[in-house]
Amino acid sequence: MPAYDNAGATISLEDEIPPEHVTIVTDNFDLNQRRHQFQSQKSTVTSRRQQAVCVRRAHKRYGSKSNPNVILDGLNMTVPKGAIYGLLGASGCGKTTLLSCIVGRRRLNSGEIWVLGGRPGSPGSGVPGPRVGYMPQETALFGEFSIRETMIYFGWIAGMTTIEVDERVDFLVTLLNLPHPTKQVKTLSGGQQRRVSLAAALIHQPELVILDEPTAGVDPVLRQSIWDHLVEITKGGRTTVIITTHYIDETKQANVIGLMRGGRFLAEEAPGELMRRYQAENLEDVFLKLAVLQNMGKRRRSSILADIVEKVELPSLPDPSVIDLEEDLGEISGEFGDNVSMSSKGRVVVTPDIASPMEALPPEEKPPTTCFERIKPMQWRHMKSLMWKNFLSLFRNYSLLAFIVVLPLSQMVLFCIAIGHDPVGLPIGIVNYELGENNTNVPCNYEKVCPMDPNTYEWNLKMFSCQYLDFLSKKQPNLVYYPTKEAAISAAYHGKCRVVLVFQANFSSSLIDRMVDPRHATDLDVKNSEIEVHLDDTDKQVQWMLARDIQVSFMDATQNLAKSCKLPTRLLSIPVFFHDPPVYGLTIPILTDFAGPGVILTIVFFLAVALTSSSMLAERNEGILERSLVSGITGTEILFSHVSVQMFMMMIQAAVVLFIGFVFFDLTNNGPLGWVILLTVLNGFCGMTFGFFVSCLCDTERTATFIALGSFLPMMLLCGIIWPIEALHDFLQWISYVLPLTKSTESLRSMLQRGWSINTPTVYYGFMSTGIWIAVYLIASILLIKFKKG
Ligand SMILES: Nc1ncnc2c1ncn2[C@@H]1O[C@H](COP(=O)(O)OP(=O)(O)OP(=O)(O)O)[C@@H](O)[C@H]1O
Repeated sequence: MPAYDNAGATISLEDEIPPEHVTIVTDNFDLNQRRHQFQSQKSTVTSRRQQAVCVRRAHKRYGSKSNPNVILDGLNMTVPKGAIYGLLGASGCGKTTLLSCIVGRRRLNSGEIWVLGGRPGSPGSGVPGPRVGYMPQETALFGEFSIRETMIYFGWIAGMTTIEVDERVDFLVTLLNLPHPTKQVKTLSGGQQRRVSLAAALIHQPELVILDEPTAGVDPVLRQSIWDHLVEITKGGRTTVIITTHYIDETKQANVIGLMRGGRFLAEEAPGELMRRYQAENLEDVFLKLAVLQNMGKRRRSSILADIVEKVELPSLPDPSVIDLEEDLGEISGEFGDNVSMSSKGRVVVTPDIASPMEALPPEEKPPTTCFERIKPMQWRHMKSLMWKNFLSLFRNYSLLAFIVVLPLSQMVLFCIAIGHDPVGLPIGIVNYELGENNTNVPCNYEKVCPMDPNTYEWNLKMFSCQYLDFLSKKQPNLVYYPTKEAAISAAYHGKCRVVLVFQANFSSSLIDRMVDPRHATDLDVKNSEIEVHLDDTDKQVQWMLARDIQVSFMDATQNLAKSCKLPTRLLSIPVFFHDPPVYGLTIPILTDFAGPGVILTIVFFLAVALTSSSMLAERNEGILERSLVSGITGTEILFSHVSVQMFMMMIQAAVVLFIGFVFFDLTNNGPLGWVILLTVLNGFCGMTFGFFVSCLCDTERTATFIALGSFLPMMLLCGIIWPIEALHDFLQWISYVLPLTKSTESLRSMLQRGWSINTPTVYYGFMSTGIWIAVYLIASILLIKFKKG
C-alpha cells in the first residue's frame, strides 16, 4: 500500500491496521449500509468537503501571544454526514470554543474547518445560515415572547412560512413535552426553557444540528426521547448532529464520540468500539484510561508532570504493549484520509457516501476580491423577523414605553421651568440716609410731578432715591431697610442680603448739582450723588443680574423723571443707547433661549444613547445575538433592524421635546421649522449610532453605562451648550469643534434665534457635522460586530 503525505505527515497504513481493529460502525444505525468498507484514500479538499464537518490541525488560543491560553492544539475532527457525534470532555476543555469555530462565530488561529462542504462564513456555504441549527449553552431566548413567537422568529429567519412553523410547533411541543405554545418563555422553568431552546434549533429541520448540552437539567425519560428523536432524524442520512453533554453515558447512542482533552481528541470512535478496546464497562472508564495514558505520554516529555502522573492509578489496559502512547494517543483523526476516523490502533470506518460525491456540496468557494463582494446584502426575511421581534419586545416592555415618552417630557419641562428665569425675592439691603435719622421707619415717598420750575428751569429734586427704589422694587421686590451702612454690610457678610445700596443724605441735590452745574460740582457732590453698591459676588449669575437690575432701574427712574418734565426721555440717561429690538434676540436675553437649542439636542441625543447602548448588549449577553448570527443573520442586519425600530422611538422623543419647548414653554423659534425638526431628528439618530457603537465596543452593560454617562458631562461642558465656546481654553476649543453636539447646537441656535436657513454656513455645518458623526459611528459599529469575535 502506498504511503500518503498529508500536510507533512508521511504515514504508511499498510502494516498498522491489524484486522481486528478495523471496525464497521453498526450501533443502532445503518451506516454500514450507506457507507462503504474502509478504503484508505488521500485526504483531499474534495474528500474533506464531503464530510458534514471536517476540522484539520486546528489551533485556537485566547489571550495574548506572550501569555496564551491554548484551547485547541492541532485538533482534527471528522463528523461524517448522517452521524450523531458526541463531543465529550471535561468542563473548560474547549468544546464550546470548537463548536463556535464550526458555526463560524470564532476564528481559528490556524488550521482549517469545512462544514457541509464549505468554509463557515464563506459566500454560498449556508453556514452560518439555515443549514445549521444551533442550540447554545445559554438559554438564548426572549423572555417576553411566547413559545410560538420564539419559533416564528427562528422559523422566519430560516425562510419558513407561519403555517409551516405552526405545524412544526405542534410536533415539537409533543416531542419535547413543552407547555402550551402561548406560554411566555420567562414563566417557564429552567428545564422547560432549555427544551424551548432545543426546539428553536430543530424548528427548520437543518442539515447540521449543533447542540451544546441540550439535556442539561432534563429528566431521564425526556432525555431518552430527545435522543430517540436525534437518532430518528439522522436515520435518513440528511441530518447530522453534533452534541456536547456532561452525561457521558448517554452518548452510547451516538455513532461516533470524540473525547477531548488538552486541546486534542484522545479518541474519536464509535462508543461500542471504545469500550471493547479498553475493556471498559462504560465510557467514563474509557475516558479515564485515555486521560491517564495521555498524561503518561506527557510525562516522557515533561518531568514537571511526573509527580502528578505518579499519583494516578493506571487502570487496567487490554495490552499496553500494543499502544504506542506517544504517537497513537496523539490526535490522528483524519490525517490518514477523510474517510477514516481513528484513534489508537483501531480504525472506525466512517466513509462518506461517495455514490454521488459532489451532491449537495456548495459551489467551490471563490474568495471575494472587491469590497462590494465582501458586503453581504440585507435579506428581506431577516429584516422582517428582526423588526417584528424588536417591535414585539418593545410593546411587551411597558416600563420601556413609559421611559420613551415620560423621560423626554419630564426633562424638557424641568429645563424650561428650572433654567433661564431671573431669580426673584433676593434680599437687597437698603440704607437710605436721605430719609433722615430714623430712616427705617419713615415711608419712602416722592412727588410724581416734575421737580423743575417751568419758568426758571430751576431743579428742586427731592427723594430721588425713593423714586429709584420704586423702580427697583418692580424688578426686585425684597428690599430690606437697615439704619446704617455698617449694619447692612454686616447683614451681607452673614448672608442676609445679596447686595447693599447706600444713598447719602443729600443724594438728590448732589445729583442735580452734578448734572445741571457740573462746573461747580465738588468731589463730595460727585460722591454723594452716587448710589454706593456693595455686592456679594459669589454667584456670577446673581451678581450679573443684580448689577443689571440696579443700572436699568436707574435709567428707568431718570427716563420717568425726564418724561414728567416733558423732556426727551433719554436726556438724563447715560449716553449709551441699546437699540430695541436688538439685531437678533430679545432686549434682555434669557438664558433659556441660549441654552435651549443645546439642551434640546442633548436630551434627544442622550436619550437615544440610553436606548441603544444596551440593546445590542442585552442581545449579546442573553446569547440571542450569537444564536441569531449562527442562524444566518448578519451583524449589519441586526444593527439596521435596531436602527429602524429605535428611530421610531427616537422620533417620538424628539416630537415630545420640541412640542414641550415651543408650544408649552414658548421658546423663541424664528427658524425654518422643517430644518429645525430635521436637525433634531438627525441628532437623535447620531445619538443612536453612538449608543450602538458603545454597545458593540463594550462587553458588559456596566461598562457601556459608564461610557454613556461619562461622555455626557464633557459634551455638555465642551459643546457650547451652557457656556460660550469662545470662553474656553484654545486647546479645548479645538476639542469642542470635533464633538458631535457643538456644530449642531450652533446650527440650531442660529435657526431658532436668528431665523437663518440651510443656505447659511453656520446652519449647514451643523448638518454636515452630524452626518459625518453618524457615518463614523455606524461604520465603527459594523466593523466591531464583524471583527470583534473571540
Ligand atoms: N472569550 C474568551 N476569552 C478568554 N478565554 C475564554 C473565552 N471563552 C472561553 N475561554 C476559556 O477557554 C476555555 C474553554 O472554554 P469553553 O467554553 O470552550 O469550554 P467547554 O468545554 O465548553 O466548557 P463547559 O463544558 O464547561 O461548557 C475555558 O478555560 C475558558 O475560560
